[in-house]
Amino acid sequence: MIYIQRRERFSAAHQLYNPNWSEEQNEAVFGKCANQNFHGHNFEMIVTVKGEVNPDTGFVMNLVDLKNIIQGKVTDKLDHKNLNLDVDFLRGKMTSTENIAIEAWKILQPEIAKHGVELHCIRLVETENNSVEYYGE
Ligand SMILES: Nc1nc2c(c(=O)[nH]1)N=C([C@H](O)[C@H](O)COP(=O)(O)OP(=O)(O)OP(=O)(O)O)CN2
Repeated sequence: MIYIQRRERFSAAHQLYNPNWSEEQNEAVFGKCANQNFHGHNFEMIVTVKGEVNPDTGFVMNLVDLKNIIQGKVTDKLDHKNLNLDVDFLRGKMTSTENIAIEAWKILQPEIAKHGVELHCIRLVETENNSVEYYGE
């Protein structure tokens, strides 16, 4: 078993705000991230796929195919978007780094499986200091 990775980048705006809470509670929990006029991040999404090396190609999976899947199914839909307003697969969800990674997994896992390999991890970096890793459970 060997692991391969593809990094994609996207820039997006969002707001962390729970409409079921008071202004005070939102401010207490989310602080500046609750700003009603949104704020932005330059995200990095690192997708790790695992499998065996195909002796004919030397590849687990062609990284160009992986790039096209991630861009076409996920990051093109996030780049230069407002995550709270513009993205169908985030509608009604808190746009935390965790939830973005989980929703990306739901989309990417079946697409990657079509190539006879397995999605292992989605790492989503929101800031230099804040990131999440999701392994599908
Ligand atoms: N569990 C989570 N916590 C937080 C998330 C998140 O997605 N999941 N997101 C945020 C903010 O959107 C954002 O990350 C701002 O956080 P902040 O700590 O201010 O980010 P920086 O790394 O830029 O700040 P430093 O002071 O340099 O660490 C908050 N929490």
